[in-house]
Amino acid sequence: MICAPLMSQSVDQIVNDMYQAKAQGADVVEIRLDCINNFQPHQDLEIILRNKPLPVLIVYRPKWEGGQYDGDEHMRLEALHLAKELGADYIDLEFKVASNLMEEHKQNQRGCSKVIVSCFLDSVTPSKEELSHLVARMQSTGADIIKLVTNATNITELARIFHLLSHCQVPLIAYSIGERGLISQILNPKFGGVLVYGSIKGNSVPGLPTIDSLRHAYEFEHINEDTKVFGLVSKPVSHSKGPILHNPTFRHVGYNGIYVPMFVDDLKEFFSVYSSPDFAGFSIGIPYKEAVIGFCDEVHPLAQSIGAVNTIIRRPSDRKLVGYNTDCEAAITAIEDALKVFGFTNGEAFPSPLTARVIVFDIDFGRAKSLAHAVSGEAQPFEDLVKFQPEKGAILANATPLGMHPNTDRIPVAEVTLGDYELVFDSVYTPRETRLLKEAKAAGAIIVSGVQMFLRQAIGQFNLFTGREAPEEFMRDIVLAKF
Ligand SMILES: O=C1C[C@@](O)(C(=O)O)C[C@@H](O)[C@@H]1O
Repeated sequence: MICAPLMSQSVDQIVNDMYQAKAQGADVVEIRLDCINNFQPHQDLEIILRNKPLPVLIVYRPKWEGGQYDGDEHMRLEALHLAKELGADYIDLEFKVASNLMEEHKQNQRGCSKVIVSCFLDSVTPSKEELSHLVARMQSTGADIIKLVTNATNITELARIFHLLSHCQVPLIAYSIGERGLISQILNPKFGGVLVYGSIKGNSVPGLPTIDSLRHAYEFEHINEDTKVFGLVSKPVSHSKGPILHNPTFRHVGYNGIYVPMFVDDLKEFFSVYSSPDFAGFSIGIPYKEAVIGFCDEVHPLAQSIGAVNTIIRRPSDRKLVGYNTDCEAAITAIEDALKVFGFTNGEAFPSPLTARVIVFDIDFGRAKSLAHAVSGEAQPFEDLVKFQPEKGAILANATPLGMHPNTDRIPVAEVTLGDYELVFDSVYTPRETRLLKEAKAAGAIIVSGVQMFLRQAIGQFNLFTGREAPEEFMRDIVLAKF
C-alpha cells in the first residue's frame, strides 16, 4: 500500500488533499494533526473522518519525536483516543509512550482502529541484531503494525532494513529517508513491507518519493519477491532519467525487473553488501566509471581498452560481476546517425568521426595526453580552449559534465567559434538541449543531444541486463515523449 502523508495547516485543505491523494493512487492517507493550525480535536477530527475517501491513519507527532506538537501530553493522547472513537482506521503511537498506552487502548472498546507503534531513529541504521531486538520490544507492546524509520547516511545500511523486512513475523513498515534511503522505500514490496509513503504532487515531503513516481516511474504494484533489481550506481544520482526509461521497458517485454537510483558513497562497501543475485545488474554513472573496473571480476575487452565501465551484470551462472561499456558505441553512432540525416554519406561507407584528427582538452593535462595518445590524437592545454580556433567542418564533442543540471549556464568553449563547427555533440542529457547546443544551433551547426547517446547506451544496457533484444522503437518513443 502507498500512504500519502498530509501535512496541511487547515482542515479544508486536508479534505482537499485526501481527494487528491486518492486520485493520484494512494491507498491510505496519514493526517498529521500536529501540523494543523489551532487544532480543535472534536470539530476537526469529525470533519476529516466524515469526509475521508480512503482509510485514514492519524498521527499527532510531539516535538520529542520530530513533530510539531509541544503542548500537554495528556491532551495529545486524548485526541488520539477521540480519533479512534470517530472512526480512524489506524492511529500511530510513538514507541516511547506505547507500552503504557496499549493496555488502555485494548480495554477501550470504542472504535476499532489498528495501532501502529512507531519509532524514528534520526541516526545511522542500527545493526541487524539491534534492529531485531528493537522490533521485538516494539512488538511486545501489542502493536498491530510496527513502524521503524531511520535516516541512512550510507546506502549499505539499507540492507539491514531489507533483512528485517524479510524476516519479521509481524506487519512491518520500515524504511530510511533521504536520497541515500530512497531504494528502501521503492524496494519495500520486494522484501515484504506492508506500506510505503509517497507524497502528493506539489506537496513534496523531504526524503520521500512522490506517489506519482512510485506508481509511474517505478510501477510499484508490479514489484514482488522475484523482481530482479538493477540500479544506477552514481553520485549524484537523482538527475538520472534511467528509471523512467528502463522500468516501462521491463514491463513492455514482460521482464520482472526494477531499475532504481543508487546513491553510492563507497564502491567497495556497496559491492560487498549487495552481493546477492537479487541485485542483478548496474549502470555506472559519474564519478565511478573508471574506478568500478577494480570491482569487476571480468571486463569486456572494449571496456578494458577504453578504461571505463558503464554497465555491470551479475552473471547468473557464477554470480561474477562482468563489466561492459555501452557509452562508446552510443556516442559514435549518435554522431554518425546525425551526419547521415544531414546527407554526409553520399551513399558511400561513412568513416567514423573518430577517423579524423582528434584534439583533446581536459582540465588534467596528463589525462588529456594519455587519451590523445590512445586515439593517436594530440593534447592541448585546457587554458587554450577558450581561444581555440577549430578547422572549418570540425566536430566538437563535450564529454564532460559541464552544463549538466543544475549548472546549466556553463559552456565549455568560446561562443564565437561555434559557427565553425559542422556538428556539436554534448554527452550531457539533462537538460535535453544544453546551453552549448542552443548556442551551436543558433550558430548554424548540426547538434546532437546527449539524449541520443543516453538512449543508445540504455538500449545496449537493456540487452545485457535481460539477455533479450531491447524494443528499440518503444524506448525511442519514451525518450521522445518524456525527456
Ligand atoms: O552516462 C550515463 C548516464 C547514466 O549515468 C544516467 O544518468 O542514467 C547511466 C549510465 O549508464 C550512462 O553511461
